[in-house]
Amino acid sequence: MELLDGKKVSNQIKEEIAVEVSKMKERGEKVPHLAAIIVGNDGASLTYVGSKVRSCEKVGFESTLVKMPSTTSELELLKKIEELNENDDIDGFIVQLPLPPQIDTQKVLLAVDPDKDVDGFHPMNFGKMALDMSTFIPATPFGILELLERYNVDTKGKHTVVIGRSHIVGRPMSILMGRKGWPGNSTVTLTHSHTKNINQITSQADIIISALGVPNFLKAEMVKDDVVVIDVGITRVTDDTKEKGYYITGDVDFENVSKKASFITPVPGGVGPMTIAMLLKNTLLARERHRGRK
Ligand SMILES: Nc1nc2c(c(=O)[nH]1)N[C@@H](CN(C=O)c1ccc(C(=O)N[C@@H](CCC(=O)O)C(=O)O)cc1)CN2
Repeated sequence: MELLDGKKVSNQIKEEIAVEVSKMKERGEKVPHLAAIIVGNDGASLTYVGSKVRSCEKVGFESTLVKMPSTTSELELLKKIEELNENDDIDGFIVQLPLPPQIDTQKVLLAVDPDKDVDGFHPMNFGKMALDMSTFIPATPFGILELLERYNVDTKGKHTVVIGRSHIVGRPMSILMGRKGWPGNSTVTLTHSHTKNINQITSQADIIISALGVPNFLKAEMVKDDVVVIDVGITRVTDDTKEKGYYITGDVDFENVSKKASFITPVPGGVGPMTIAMLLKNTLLARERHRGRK
């Protein structure tokens, strides 16, 4: 079994990006600028945006964090998005999800200028991705592709089973794994809460990408030998004996599934850190596209 070490690879990617940023500085060019909007005080979301801002500092990007209270109205958020759309200094921005219930997430994602949509969530960018056109690929799926590529995992003609059909991970992942090229050229089955006999389906999978958010969902008896397992589920389980008051676990019974797997991602330290590295990569891409502008 080989560990797909997202922490290590994400650090390599950040070093590669830092080199690119140094070259930009040497040429006297503007460095990439990422902005992040967070609405409310959700602990996990605050951790993730904090990590995005620190990563920007690490690679030499400029960053702007916009914190809005949990009572923010949809209109107030849309106005802020319009400001960022019009601010030529900002290359890309994200709206941290999930949003409070009074805000319609789809309306918000539609309001982001597709040219600055470094999360790749706007329908225009999602459509381009599905049509194999150059675009911003959502950071988590992009990170999974990068891990498969850097560890030379064979995907051609393999049966990939994706568990979960979220717009952020499962749905785009099912499209990307079936695309022409590598990593891709897979035969994909997208499973969800209404799927029957899921054990039978996962047992036939060469590659399993689980993005369900149910701790220990994928058990050893549900997978075949030499399976490749990508665990995208990140759940915080309250535990007062831990320093932070919680521990993090994935969808996969790692201890037992890892004994059968050829490759497997850990949680923490697998797909999560890759998400942030690939967001930086998309922001670098946005800057390169905006080069003529400033
Ligand atoms: N606008 C967006 N919102 C959300 C996205 C996204 O890509 N764009 N994805 C997730 C959250 N997310 C990034 O925003 C994210 C999740 C997890 C990690 C990570 O590094 N996890 C660590 C564990 C850290 C912890 O929870 O304490 C790990 O797996 O090792 C990074 C980013 C939903 N929202």
